[in-house]
Amino acid sequence: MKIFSNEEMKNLDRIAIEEYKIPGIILMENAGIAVVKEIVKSLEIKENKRVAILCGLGNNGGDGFVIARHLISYGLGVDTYVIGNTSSIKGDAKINYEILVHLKASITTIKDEEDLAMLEDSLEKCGILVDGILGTGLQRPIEGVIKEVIAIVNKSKKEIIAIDIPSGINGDDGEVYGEAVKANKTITFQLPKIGNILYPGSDYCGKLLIENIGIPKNAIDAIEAKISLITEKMVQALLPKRYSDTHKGSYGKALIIAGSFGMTGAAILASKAALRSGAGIVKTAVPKELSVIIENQLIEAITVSLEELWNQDNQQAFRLKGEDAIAIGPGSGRAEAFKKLLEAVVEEATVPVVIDADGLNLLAENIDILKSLKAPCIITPHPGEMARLTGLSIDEINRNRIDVARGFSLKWKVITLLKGARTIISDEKGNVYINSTGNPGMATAGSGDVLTGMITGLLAQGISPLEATITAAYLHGKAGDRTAEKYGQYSMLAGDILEEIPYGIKELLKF
Ligand SMILES: NC(=O)C1=CN([C@@H]2O[C@H](COP(=O)(O)OP(=O)(O)OC[C@H]3O[C@@H](n4cnc5c(N)ncnc54)[C@H](O)[C@@H]3O)[C@@H](O)[C@H]2O)[C@@H](O)CC1
Ligand SMILES: [K+]
Repeated sequence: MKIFSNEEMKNLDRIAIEEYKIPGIILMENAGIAVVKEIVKSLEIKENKRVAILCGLGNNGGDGFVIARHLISYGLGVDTYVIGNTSSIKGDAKINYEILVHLKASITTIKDEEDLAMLEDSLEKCGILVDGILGTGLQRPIEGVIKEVIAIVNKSKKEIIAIDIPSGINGDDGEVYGEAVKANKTITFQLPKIGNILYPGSDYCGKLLIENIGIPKNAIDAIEAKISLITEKMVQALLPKRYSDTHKGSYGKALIIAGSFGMTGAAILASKAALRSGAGIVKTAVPKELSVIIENQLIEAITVSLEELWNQDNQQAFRLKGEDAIAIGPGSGRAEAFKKLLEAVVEEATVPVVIDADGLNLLAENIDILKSLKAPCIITPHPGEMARLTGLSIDEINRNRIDVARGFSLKWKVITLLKGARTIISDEKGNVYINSTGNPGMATAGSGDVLTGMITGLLAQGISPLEATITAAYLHGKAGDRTAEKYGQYSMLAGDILEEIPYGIKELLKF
């Protein structure tokens, strides 16, 4: 599903209005009705059925006026508050405002301290507060009276329903602009905005609902959005199919080069995850002295020693035999010999390569090696690893996650999967995919090794590198969400996530 910036959304509205001749007021009516449906649902179980609607002077406020009119027509008690000077209301919002005036609806303007004190008292009398102060038109940090209104709303302890996006959240990046409404539910129109999806905006939205307001699909298709949300439907379509007349070779051979003394678990987790994701054969390459431990724990994979795979005195002896995908780095350590092996893999591999963990740390020491890639490459850094790869600070990365992932992909022609709350995936052309699954419980040792194994297992089955990365990110998060349900976010382990992969996949295949 596409995700839009404020500008793209404005453009979409313009196309709907100018090219498809759908009057803006119809879109506003549909938007209002979509929110009314949710308010009515919420009111069913509430004793206090009075609704307060807080409106700004733009079209977000206009939606609020539509909502007020419909609720009044249901015979409900509605108080509408306009923040600012009503003479500044224009266009469709003005038409809807004037209808309310003619209806003799309860409308109060909020302009100064005195009004604010009154507002605080009045909101006490309502069961639901509706936030129509600002939407995608947010242009500058919130201050003054609006800031105080938002503080009152957030303090109210009432159910808060936001129109389109909580006021104060920037639709372009999910950042709080000075102050923002903390909603329980947000109804966004037609397509999510970036700010509805990225954190902290996503938290401020509460439950997010995406409602159609009658913008034609052709109008949406006309906008070449560069950002998409990874949805269940998308992943269902991408999962490799299994056919009756097949054998293990049909599902590919994954090579996992991972583990070192003290970090054998990484190799085991990644290898098992590749198998659990459907790879036909998994070969795990570890330092020779670890092979007994690995074989004890990993009975379905084939173990090879690093020495067998690659002889550092004779680089020509680097042997890849019919692998369909390679992962390198989980728990590998940073020994010089391993760095050479990494470089050999990057230079010589002709099948997709996933580089993770220590592989990335070593890559950071000689990043130019990426220029010699022959095969598609996927890197899976967390912000700390990304900082080493780019020289940016972790803070800079976290504030610009989309731009950083996209910038790296465009520069080095690799697929970048940047971990964090809402994993970001960018392809080599700068198309960005945001993952919607996962939870903070997944920030636990070994969780990344599982993801790497999943990507590699899916790659081995022959889906494209981008498809494998998208599918793995979604399924990894889904397994993590199932694990959190079972064990709670505090206690869940990477091994538990691994065990939930099959059920996540089964759940997806049911539909
Ligand atoms: N045809 C359309 O454009 C539609 C728009 N819709 C609604 O309209 C919203 C967008 O409307 P607008 O573009 O009018 O914008 P908003 O209603 O979000 O903002 C209104 C005005 O507030 C001012 N403003 C910006 N930042 C401010 C700040 N920090 N403090 C005080 N004032 C500030 C700006 O001058 C802006 O034009 C959407 O979020 C959605 O709710 C829906 O009605 C559907 C149709
Ligand atoms: K809003």
